[in-house]
Amino acid sequence: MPYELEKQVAIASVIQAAKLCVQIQQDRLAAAIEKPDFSPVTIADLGAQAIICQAIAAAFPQDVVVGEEDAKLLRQPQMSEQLEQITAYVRIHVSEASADRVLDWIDRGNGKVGDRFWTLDPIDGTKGFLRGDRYAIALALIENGEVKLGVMGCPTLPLDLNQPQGERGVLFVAVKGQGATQIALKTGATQPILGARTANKSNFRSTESVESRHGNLPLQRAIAQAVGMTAEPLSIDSMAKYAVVARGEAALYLRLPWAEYPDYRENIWDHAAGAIVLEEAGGRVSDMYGKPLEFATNAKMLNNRGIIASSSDIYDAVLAALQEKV
Ligand SMILES: Nc1ncnc2c1ncn2[C@@H]1O[C@H](COP(=O)(O)OS(=O)(=O)O)[C@@H](OP(=O)(O)O)[C@H]1O
Ligand SMILES: [Mg+2]
Ligand SMILES: [Mg+2]
Ligand SMILES: [Mg+2]
Repeated sequence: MPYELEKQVAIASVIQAAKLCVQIQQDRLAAAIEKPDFSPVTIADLGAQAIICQAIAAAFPQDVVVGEEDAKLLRQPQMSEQLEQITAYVRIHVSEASADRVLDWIDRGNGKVGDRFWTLDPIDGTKGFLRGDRYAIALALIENGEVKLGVMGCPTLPLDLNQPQGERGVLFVAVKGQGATQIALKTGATQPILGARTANKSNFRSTESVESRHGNLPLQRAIAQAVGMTAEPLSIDSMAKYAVVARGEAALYLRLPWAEYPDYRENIWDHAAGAIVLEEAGGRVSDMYGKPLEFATNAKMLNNRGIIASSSDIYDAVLAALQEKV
């Protein structure tokens, strides 16, 4: 099967990164370090990026990674304690880890988009991670402008949202043309997901960010209502929103920009893995104007604004409702 080795390397490294995140949270070491843009990062984001970039380098030495994080902050002398902590957690999974190697592995994520590259969000929903809520470790392979493989680890997401107290911890895997699957992190139990072809009565609701700065919630709700959704939206951090639509637990994920942030552009690593999981589960994804998402132009999706991700049958109605309001 095409992309089999890539898939195995991605799955194994995302599982290791997920374990690292869970361990750091259990050890109560998940604390926000402020980045120059004032957004938070933690030792878990950096450790997860080190593990995954190391695995890609070992299996595919020529491959480029476009990752969210870099080691600039961590290279500063006042960060030596955090660097030691990260190195110790990474060493649990990669025996040859040293402080210098960890810094270099993290900086392997400084690549540029091209004909073939990976994009990595070591923790999507860092604010969710810090709150103890949902987050995702998201890795995707992009070739010739198309997402070919997406793996998304969601350590705190229930296997079934209708059983919120049930088992948690899921991995989503999708390969172009090969479908999407959900793997239970605890047991390895695997099942195909195809829940995004048609909306139904029980999932006729939208899902949106917890952080109100990340999306124009009033406009998103107005569009959901315009297509007939009356149920309360489901607030979930991170790209797990795509997975929830893919599983058929919600029918719509809208991410619409605020007029106050006209220059905000989405990052490819915030969407690539989620988008292929949803499409392979039968759903549709585009920007708010119906344009395909451009994953290989730049790390920022310069030519796209907003996101529509939905079950296939309601996509056209959502797009039409949106064009009426914007
Ligand atoms: N202003 C603004 N507008 C839109 N998006 C933004 C904005 N600021 C941040 N981000 C990105 O949002 C990513 C988190 O995604 P979510 O909003 O789905 O999760 S959350 O509910 O905020 O936790 C988050 O990803 P991580 O940094 O990986 O957590 C950011 O890339
Ligand atoms: Mg971030
Ligand atoms: Mg993100
Ligand atoms: Mg992140």
